[in-house]
Amino acid sequence: DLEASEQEGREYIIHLDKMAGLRKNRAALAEWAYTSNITKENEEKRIQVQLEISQQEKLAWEETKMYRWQDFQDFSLRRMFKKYSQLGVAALPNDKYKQLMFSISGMESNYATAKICAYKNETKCDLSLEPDLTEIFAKSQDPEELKYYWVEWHKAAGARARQNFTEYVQLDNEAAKLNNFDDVAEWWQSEYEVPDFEQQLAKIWENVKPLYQQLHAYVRKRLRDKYGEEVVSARGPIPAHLLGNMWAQTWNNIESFTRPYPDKKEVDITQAMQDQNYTALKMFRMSDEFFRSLNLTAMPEKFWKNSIIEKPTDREIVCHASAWDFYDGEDFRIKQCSTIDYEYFQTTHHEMGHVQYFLQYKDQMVVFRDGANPGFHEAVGDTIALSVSSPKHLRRVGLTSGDAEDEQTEINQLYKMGIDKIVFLPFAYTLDLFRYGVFRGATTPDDYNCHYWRLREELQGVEPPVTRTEDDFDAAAKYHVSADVEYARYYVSFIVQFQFHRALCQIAGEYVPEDLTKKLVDCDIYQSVAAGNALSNMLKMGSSRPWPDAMEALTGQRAMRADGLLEYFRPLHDWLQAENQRTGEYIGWESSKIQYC
Ligand SMILES: C=C(C[SeH])C(=O)N1CCC[C@H]1C(=O)O
Ligand SMILES: [Zn+2]
Repeated sequence: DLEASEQEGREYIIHLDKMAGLRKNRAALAEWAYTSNITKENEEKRIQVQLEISQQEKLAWEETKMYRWQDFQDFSLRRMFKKYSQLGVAALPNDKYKQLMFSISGMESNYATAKICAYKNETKCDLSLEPDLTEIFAKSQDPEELKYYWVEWHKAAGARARQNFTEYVQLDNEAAKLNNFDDVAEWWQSEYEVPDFEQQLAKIWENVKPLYQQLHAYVRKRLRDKYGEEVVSARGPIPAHLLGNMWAQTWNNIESFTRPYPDKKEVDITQAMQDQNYTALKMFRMSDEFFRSLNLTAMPEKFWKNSIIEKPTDREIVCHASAWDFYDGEDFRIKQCSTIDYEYFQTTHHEMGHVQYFLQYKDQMVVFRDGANPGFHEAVGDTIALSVSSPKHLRRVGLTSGDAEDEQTEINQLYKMGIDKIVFLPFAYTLDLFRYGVFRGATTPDDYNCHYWRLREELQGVEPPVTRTEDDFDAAAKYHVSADVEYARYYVSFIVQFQFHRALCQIAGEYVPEDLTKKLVDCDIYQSVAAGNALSNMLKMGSSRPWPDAMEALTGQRAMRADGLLEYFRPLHDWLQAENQRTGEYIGWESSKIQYC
């Protein structure tokens, strides 16, 4: 009868979940071994382990299918069975599974090991993306030098991945169909458990676009003032290589010469960090201390022993920052190639946020040790970083001597946050709208680059520095495309982190609407145990409940909405509108004169 089979089901799933934990631990160790020492041998080992594990998962899946779990009374038990009844890429036959793993691994290792020759010095050809090209893009103000490195990187990391990517799309779509999805786009979106996910993304963009267009217009004017009309037009898209970042995804590196009130004191965190002899370890210690100040969990001993926080000199590794859960309740790691600057100070908090989430849900069933949705996992660290980057906190830790909080300083501060957070949204939106089209077959290999740049121009208002053709494949020059990492999670994160931040600031008594001494932009939840406990209550849930339940636990809202972000940036929006009116800057952009289709 149903009662007995539900009890049997419970015993079965508890055992299955334990086995799954051991499999995930083994898979993580093999992947760590490869990505922290990229060799052919470690790649073979990793793929061999992945293949063995996929076969074990297939056997377990056959057994799970035998339970009539849809009729079970217990919500959590039904939810666990539902998650285990989706096999994933392991549904592919062995030979195709291996081929898929090799095509992804080929793209990822090409990206991680790509070397570029130096500008005007073709004999020096050992420049990596991190730290070399990243530093050049942060500091150079020579359009020709930036153009050279932009083209070389997109050739080495983008064009070279085209073949592997085409194969990966084909095989990953086959796996999607074996999991009863039409394509990978539908599979990725199913992670958000709402029927209208893509419409929600579009709605949010509609709400944020006016603010973005104002910021885009203002920045284009400041860049035109600096580089001249020949380099930056008055009404066209902004050339992508002039925005301080290889992908133009955040523009924080051009703050120094574009900020609204240049005569206000320069808030150069990077310089202050270097003057104070910051080390990678100090950044991690400070981040850990912030989380502990909220009564959250300290990083365990193994974390400090096993993490890689600086680029090794004796081997090739995947430098792109990552946080790792080894699913044994005690082994958690971060791997990143830290440099001492504001950007990596932020990234450290971002990655520590992932580990804090791991720690908060480590006593959940293995199958629920995940973010409420992928965007939540990306939002934890960034939410803390919103407090850390407040003038109040930077003064507290001695990174700025800070100006009096006058209106101009506040606009400079909001501008600094805006060229990081607002400009990121159309970039993130583009990356997965592009891949949705690829997985659905609306974009074929003959159109990859044309469709990618059409979206970049339409949504982000940027253009490539030079003509592009289908010999290029610029999308893969971004880590997540070469590493098969879904990107809408960051779009969601950059929206919900402002909903989380606003809620935490109110709980901490740091933000009181209408109280000008308790503004959102000045909020720092540091040492607020009340805020920490509220955050912990949400994080502990992992993926055991649909994410609207988790969001409601912290914010009282059940939907992701742009109102948190728009409220935070309201003063900046008003200032930009007035400023663009004053200068008569054209809002928006006409079509690009660069040929890319
Ligand atoms: C830091 C990570 C690792 Se999850 C990352 O990939 N991020 C963090 C912000 C956006 C995105 C990127 O770098 O493109
Ligand atoms: Zn992340």
